[in-house]
Amino acid sequence: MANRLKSKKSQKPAADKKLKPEKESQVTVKQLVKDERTHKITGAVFLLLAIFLFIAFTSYLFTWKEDQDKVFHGASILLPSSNVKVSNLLGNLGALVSHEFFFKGFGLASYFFCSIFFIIGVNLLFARRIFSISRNLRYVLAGLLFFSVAAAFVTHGMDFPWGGAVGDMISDWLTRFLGWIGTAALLLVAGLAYIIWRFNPVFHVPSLPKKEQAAAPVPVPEPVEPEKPAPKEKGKKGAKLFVDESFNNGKGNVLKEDGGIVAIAPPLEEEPHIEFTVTEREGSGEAPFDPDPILAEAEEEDDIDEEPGEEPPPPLKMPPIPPLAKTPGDLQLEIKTAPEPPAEPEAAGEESLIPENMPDYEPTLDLRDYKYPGLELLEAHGSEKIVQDPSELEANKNQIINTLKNYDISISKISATVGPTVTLYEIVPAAGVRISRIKNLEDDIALSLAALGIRIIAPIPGKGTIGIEVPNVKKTVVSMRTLLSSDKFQHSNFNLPIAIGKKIDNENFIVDLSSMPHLLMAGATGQGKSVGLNAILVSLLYKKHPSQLKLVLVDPKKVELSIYRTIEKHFLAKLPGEEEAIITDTKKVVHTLNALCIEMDNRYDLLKEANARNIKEYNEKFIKRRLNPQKGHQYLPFIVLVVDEFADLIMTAGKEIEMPIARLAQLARAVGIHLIIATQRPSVNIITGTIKANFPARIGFKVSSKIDSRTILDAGGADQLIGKGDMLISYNGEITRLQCAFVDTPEVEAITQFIGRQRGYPESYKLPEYVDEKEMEAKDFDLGDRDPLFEEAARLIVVNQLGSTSLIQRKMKLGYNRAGRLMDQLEAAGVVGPGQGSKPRDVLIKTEHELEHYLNP
Ligand SMILES: Nc1ncnc2c1ncn2[C@@H]1O[C@H](COP(=O)(O)OP(=O)(O)OP(=O)(O)O)[C@@H](O)[C@H]1O
Repeated sequence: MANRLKSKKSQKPAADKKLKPEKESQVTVKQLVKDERTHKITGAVFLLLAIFLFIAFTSYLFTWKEDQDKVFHGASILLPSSNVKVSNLLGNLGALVSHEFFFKGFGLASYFFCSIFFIIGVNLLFARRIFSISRNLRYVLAGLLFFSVAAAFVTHGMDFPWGGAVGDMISDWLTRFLGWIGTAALLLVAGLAYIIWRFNPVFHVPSLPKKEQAAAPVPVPEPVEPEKPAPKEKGKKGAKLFVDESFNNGKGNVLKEDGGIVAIAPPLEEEPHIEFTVTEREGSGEAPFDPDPILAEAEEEDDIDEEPGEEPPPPLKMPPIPPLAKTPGDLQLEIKTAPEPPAEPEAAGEESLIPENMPDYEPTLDLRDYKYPGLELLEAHGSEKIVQDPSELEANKNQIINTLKNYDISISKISATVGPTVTLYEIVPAAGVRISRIKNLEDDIALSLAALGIRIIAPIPGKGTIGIEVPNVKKTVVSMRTLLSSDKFQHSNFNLPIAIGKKIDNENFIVDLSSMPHLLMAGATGQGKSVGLNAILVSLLYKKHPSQLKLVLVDPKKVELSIYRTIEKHFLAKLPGEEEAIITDTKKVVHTLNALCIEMDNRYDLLKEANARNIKEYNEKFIKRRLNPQKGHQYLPFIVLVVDEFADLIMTAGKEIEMPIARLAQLARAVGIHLIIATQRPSVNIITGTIKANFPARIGFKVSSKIDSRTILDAGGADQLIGKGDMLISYNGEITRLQCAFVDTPEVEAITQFIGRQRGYPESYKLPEYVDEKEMEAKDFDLGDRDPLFEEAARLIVVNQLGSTSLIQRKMKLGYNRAGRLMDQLEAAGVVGPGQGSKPRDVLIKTEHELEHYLNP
């Protein structure tokens, strides 16, 4: 990938790694110095040196007396000809070196040399700045000086060289200069200062009894300079401060008692701190070793300190100071690993998918033997494990840093989250870099990164960081099986749970369609729209009983949804008298949409009568048997309308389609009718303002232009996707990138056949009849011609003894006009009395027997 090829600098370590033995002879000294292996060997030597000194020094503590006169011979005792024998555990060399360090140098403080060699050794060996060399070097130098002088002063006149020659010399001079007392006082203060500087201990002011404390006014603390050993004076001044324990590195902010934060200036000689989260990576995930920053670190501005046992420095509340020079190797990449996908439940989960038993009326008893499809019908498409390629991550990181550097944008932190299809690199720009600038440079940066599918999110909402999404070379298929077996789906109590896909952090994206409440999907052909639709439908089929859900499927292309024909008697709804359950003809689509509008109106009437605000409340009342089925009440299943190619419909029928869709989208939510509309062509004349306004949840698969992306999502980005189910979903005002779950056609077929083989309803769910007014007028309806449903309507009215048009409408699933005409005919035939305004008409025939006699004299 272009990313990998460009970064010259970043390639060096990798190139070094691959150095072949036969080419080693041509290696220059410079290359050798930079070679990672050279550094590791040097590191090992330093570690050995530290251990050698430690043993020699410790042995010297016990053997110095015996060895002293022998080591006075100097280096000659090291010669092979020398037959001097010393007692030091590390022989003549150990004795001589210890003597030089202790006697001629710094006495006991010489142990500091062990620590500095150890630190350098560890850093070089592990190719990481585990300890800060610059900081430790300063502690060691100051410590050498102080401890040798203090030791010499305290042990004045003793034989053992506690302070060494250096300590003795300075101590003597100080005593002459300040006298005994002066020197003692100076050393005491210096010792205290050293401890504060090194460890910044917390000084607790003895706390007052609680009541007094509450009553005491909170004095305003003054800024504290930790370099000057201030905490004591601070205490004296009575400024009651507590230092947050976690801010113990001498650079932390000081919290006021009331919780306010006082920013303190960093110590003068301390370098400014840049916040890094250095995360240990496993195995080959290690960043290529760039030795320069480690060796040259003493001169560098930033500081990484990960001493074991020492708390890592917490993020400063002060803005970080931008680094002087940032090379890609400087920044550690924090890889946020996604949680492992949960284990699949052992059984295929038929039981677990069955919703809880409902009391009283049980809608599922209609088809009591119905079995939910099991997970074994779904395939696991490859391994679900997200593949992290460390070299790819490193190359992309370097490319991003270098590209941004070209635009003078420096970074203080970079982390990576590896998702199924893309990796999100999250960047914290250095202080002073305005995010708007990066936003303006978005196109240029994307161009420089030159990888297909790059999307820049500046800033990531609610985070203040910048996101750069880069496609993975190796993508992971998210199988439907994983999503449906997840706890979140299995135990969801959503009305209409739909498992759409996985987010970048590997989290399953499972939402409730009923809360969306409708969904608009767009994407160029072949980008995963049909797979997306199938994923949604399959989710619903796995969680819903045929009595709870009905699907109205509109498929002008005639092929995509035909697979669902087999579940007609279970889940599909259609117009009365219609042959095909999957609607393909535009004229019939118009009828169906209008029939759905009538169904919606009828349902609203029912809700009104039942005093329920929505379908949930209504169904609850029905289940509790508080609504009388004799009065037309019934358990209302959710209805989901799926339109596969919306553009085709709008092109042929325009407003005739748009109007009922808009009406349903506006009003149908409360009565449990939800719409999913998909289109290949997301242009403004297809997805009009009216449609858009009523579809807050939208999905964009890859589209061909930024304009299309704006039309569907009100934002760019869908044009930069990589296809194959890579998508953006705008939901709850947020745009999220997802990898759509993959469910293949044979899987869907297996599911529909599994359902289709079971006992279903005698016929598919009947939508109300819609009669086109214009068609009716053309027919010139003759009142004398009785409606074919006349007898049925008469029986209904007589049985219920209720002369109500809406009863005919609901029970017989008829539109208002036809029901009205039937009522007129019943009146003319003397079955019911004249209309009485809003009250039901009187029923003039009192028994069924009487009616039979009347109808068949
Ligand atoms: N979520 C996914 N994961 C992996 N591959 C996918 C995914 N979605 C789609 N694909 C791949 O892309 C191909 C095309 O997908 P799909 O048929 O859904 O496209 P489409 O947008 O519906 O096209 P059209 O509009 O022409 O029907 C699939 O056959 C499959 O190989």
